[in-house]
Amino acid sequence: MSGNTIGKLFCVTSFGESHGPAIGCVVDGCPPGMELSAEDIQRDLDRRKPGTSRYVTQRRESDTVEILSGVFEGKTTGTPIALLIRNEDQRSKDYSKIMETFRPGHADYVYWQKYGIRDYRGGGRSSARETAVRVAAAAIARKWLHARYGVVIRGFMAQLGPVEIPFKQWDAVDKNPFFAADPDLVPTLEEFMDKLRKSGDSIGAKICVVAEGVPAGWGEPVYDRLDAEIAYAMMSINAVKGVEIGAGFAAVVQKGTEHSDEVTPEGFLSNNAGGILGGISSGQDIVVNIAVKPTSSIRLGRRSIDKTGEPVVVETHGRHDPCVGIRATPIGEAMLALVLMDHALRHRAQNADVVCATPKIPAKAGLEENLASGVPGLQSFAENPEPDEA
Ligand SMILES: C=C(O[C@@H]1CC(C(=O)O)=C[C@@H](OP(=O)(O)O)[C@H]1O)C(=O)O
Repeated sequence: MSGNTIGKLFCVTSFGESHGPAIGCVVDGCPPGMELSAEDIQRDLDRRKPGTSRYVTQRRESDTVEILSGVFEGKTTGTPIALLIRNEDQRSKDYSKIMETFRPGHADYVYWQKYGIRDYRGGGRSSARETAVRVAAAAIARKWLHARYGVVIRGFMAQLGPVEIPFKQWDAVDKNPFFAADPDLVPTLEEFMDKLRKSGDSIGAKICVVAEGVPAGWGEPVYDRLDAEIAYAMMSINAVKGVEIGAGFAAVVQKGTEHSDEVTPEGFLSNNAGGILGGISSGQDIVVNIAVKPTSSIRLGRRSIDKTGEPVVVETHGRHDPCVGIRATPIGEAMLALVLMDHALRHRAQNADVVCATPKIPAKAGLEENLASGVPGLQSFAENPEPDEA
């Protein structure tokens, strides 16, 4: 395997380059019989696609998905589902200047060292454009997880550069280009981004992704722990430099009496664990934060070298996101969905017959209050929607 496939039972293999004819993926292992249409997938793709506000890349891609296989008479057949998204707005001449040089902070240099050949147009395979196919594949996972278990996966931008964006309400998230959960902060974010764009620089961001309704028991005990695989999946997103589960690095200064989540018959009293204990889901919300680095393609001159090793100053012109984090919320949600889907199937395969006499600890209400008050321990905030089937 050469790093283009994720998952053991729900496997996604992605292909394509930013300026090639198309990008796509093959999703293998989806259970048969689930209704699936292109619209189910398009909804999620539309949340990630470029060109939707002045704060993101101006490349115009409709990101229209075509389902090429694995669906018959509107239902999944259990055979591989091939998804295709044609590239429509490549402007490769923007990249002629970096053909012979390496953008500082970009994958240009390491691709060249590793492969000895590089599709420099739009970053080729290293382009964040590839994340569209993850979102497409994950739309299938999200639909199945919701129908079968009532799992809901949502995310929001928790910080844009120095501006912290405390959680206020889910309703706000899809009503602004930042995926901010506090509508009152949107003007501040707009002002920050307008200034940044004028300066020609870029900025990082923090994204929080939450899965509600995950039953206790998904995950594995050692290397394939659920949190390990979530971290692996999140780190595979272009530009992600850090992952925290639950309290994350805040655990460093906590005492055991603060960190360990006490349990009552009514539910957990906090969620510092981020919904995962010993690598296995506890039934609480799974809470993941990711740090997204600032875009490396900026128009301000930066020192680098050319292919001969001579010093150069690289300026990157063209269409770039001044903050890749702005479009990262649907991508983080997608990666969480892919991991959960894989573990749901793996759990079924080994443990479907397990009967445990101890009642499941309920996931208590309180996510919104906990997020709003900045407490890292989060509880389920909404009643899980009724699953379609038991
Ligand atoms: C096209 C997308 O993002 C692209 C990601 C990207 C990069 O280097 O990662 C560079 C830009 O590509 P181009 O120069 O061809 O416009 C972005 O627009 C997308 O997300 O769909």
